[in-house]
Amino acid sequence: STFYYRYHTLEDIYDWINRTANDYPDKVKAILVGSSYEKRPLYALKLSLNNRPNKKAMWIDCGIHAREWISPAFCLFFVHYSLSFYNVNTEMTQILDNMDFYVLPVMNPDGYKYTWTNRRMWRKNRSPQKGTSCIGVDLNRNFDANWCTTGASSNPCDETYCGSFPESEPESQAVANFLRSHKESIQIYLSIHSYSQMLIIPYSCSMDEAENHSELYEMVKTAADEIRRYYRNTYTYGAGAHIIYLAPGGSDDWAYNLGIKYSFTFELQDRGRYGFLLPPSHIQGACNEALLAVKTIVLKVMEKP
Ligand SMILES: Nc1ncc(C[C@H](C[SeH])C(=O)O)cc1Cl
Ligand SMILES: [Zn+2]
Ligand SMILES: [Zn+2]
Ligand SMILES: [Zn+2]
Ligand SMILES: [Zn+2]
Repeated sequence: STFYYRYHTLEDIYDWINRTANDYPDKVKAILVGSSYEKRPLYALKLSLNNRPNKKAMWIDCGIHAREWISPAFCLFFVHYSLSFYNVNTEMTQILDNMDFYVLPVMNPDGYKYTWTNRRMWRKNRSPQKGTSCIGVDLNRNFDANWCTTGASSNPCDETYCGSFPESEPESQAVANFLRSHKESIQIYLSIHSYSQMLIIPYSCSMDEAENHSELYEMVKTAADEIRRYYRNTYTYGAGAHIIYLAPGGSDDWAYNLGIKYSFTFELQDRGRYGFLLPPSHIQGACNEALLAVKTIVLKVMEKP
């Protein structure tokens, strides 16, 4: 249906979450992982398409940055694709027989709403800060990974404001709490952003090399090669501090240090022509490219002894 090739309001996404959980009661469960500053629910959908016990799991969060609309669009697309192509597409069936998925479509609902009603280019959450009229924390600088060092700002008026302390925000705290309490089963972490077409591995918070760097590098290289092969599109890949910028407090670095050794951030389309304002006509291509990268990486993780 064309539903997945349009951007949706926050209300429509909440309706979609409830409808999807209701339509697939034995495969999909809506989990309330927390709430936003303005008390909106943070729902993650748990996809479990094969009731084999003790399956490993992958976490995918979308919409941490409000203006990156292609991100929630991908989470909706991914859930729809998984449910539609299970027992149809061989790779997807293999993956879903082995792996549960936790998909958080809108990690920053207050910010996302704000981009529809007030400022399209808003990035942060919407929590007020003491001693200033400036609003919002960059949730991807609020995690406890070299928190608020070079690459983040301690000025609440800046776009990369790190917050008053690590996990100071209800949204980042909710995700960190969920990952802490499910770290035994969650084997892969993925955070979806835009734009610049990059497949990012740890670390972004330091110039240090991740302990399994070569394994992670091989995964994102292969994924980028596949995207080039099937879609003729170019994604760059590598450690965040090397290919994008040194920046602390990111969710992927934090998840990696928690012990989720397969941790990634994707920056989806495009490379700047439309940027955050990617037209709806580009949603399908962007989602197909991201899906191919997810499948490539998950199949490689599943091959590991
Ligand atoms: N650990 C990280 N991983 C990815 C990024 C890039 C995103 C791209 Se919008 C950001 O700047 O928050 C930033 C950090 Cl701090
Ligand atoms: Zn809609
Ligand atoms: Zn649980
Ligand atoms: Zn982002
Ligand atoms: Zn970005």
